[in-house]
Amino acid sequence: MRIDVVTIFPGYLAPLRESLLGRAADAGLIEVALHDLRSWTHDVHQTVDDAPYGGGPGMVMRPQVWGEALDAVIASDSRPPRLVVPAPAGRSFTQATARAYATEQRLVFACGRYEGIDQRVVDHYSRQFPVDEVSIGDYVLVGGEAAVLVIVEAVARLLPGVLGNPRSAAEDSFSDGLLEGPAYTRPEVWRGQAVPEVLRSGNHGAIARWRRDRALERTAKRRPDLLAALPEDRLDAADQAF
Ligand SMILES: Nc1cc(-c2ccc3cc[nH]c3c2)n[nH]1
Repeated sequence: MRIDVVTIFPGYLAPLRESLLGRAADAGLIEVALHDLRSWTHDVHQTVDDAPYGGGPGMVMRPQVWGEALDAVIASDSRPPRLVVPAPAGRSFTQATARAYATEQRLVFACGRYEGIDQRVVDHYSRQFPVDEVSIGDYVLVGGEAAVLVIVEAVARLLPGVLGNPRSAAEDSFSDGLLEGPAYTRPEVWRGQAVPEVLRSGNHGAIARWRRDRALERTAKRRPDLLAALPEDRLDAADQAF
């Protein structure tokens, strides 16, 4: 997968080259290219923003600069892109979105700042490519860069070969529609708290049932919306207690 990120703060995306993603990049599983939006300005001040039509606070990012940047970046690789624009008003980015993005050959991220990017940029590219405005949560950031770090990590970990243990991705929270339950490791007792007996029993059937119960219990308490959204056939008779 090729990932391009256009931003006025390329340094903010440097962590994409570290750890998990660094190994994936070294292994050729992911190709990450960072582009400074200001490279496509033509004035001495490298202006990327202007006052909003209709008035209001803050500034809006200029369509001309974004158009030249995205034209150049998209043309720099033959793989057809999905354009992803983080925005507070975007559709929610979920594990399902991450799974869908993990099947893409190429993702191009447009990181806004200020009050966002002139809407005509999204409208223009939506006529040629899939374009998603996505939100990573119901809170407001100062720009799209942090959201790109979150999205790229959630997507990259699903790519074959990126995670050391592929079963992790299959069994983590949200993968089966439930939150994952509590996890324990040695020592058996820590500050007077013992590991639940069943986990040391060696009875794999009982362990699976206990883990499912803890996941259902936690989901019912913390995210009843996820439980309500589960398809009927995903809950068996033993699950009905939640
Ligand atoms: N989920 C979420 C996205 C954002 C976001 C995304 C892009 C920009 C550009 C300027 N402010 C931004 C905020 N905040 N919260």
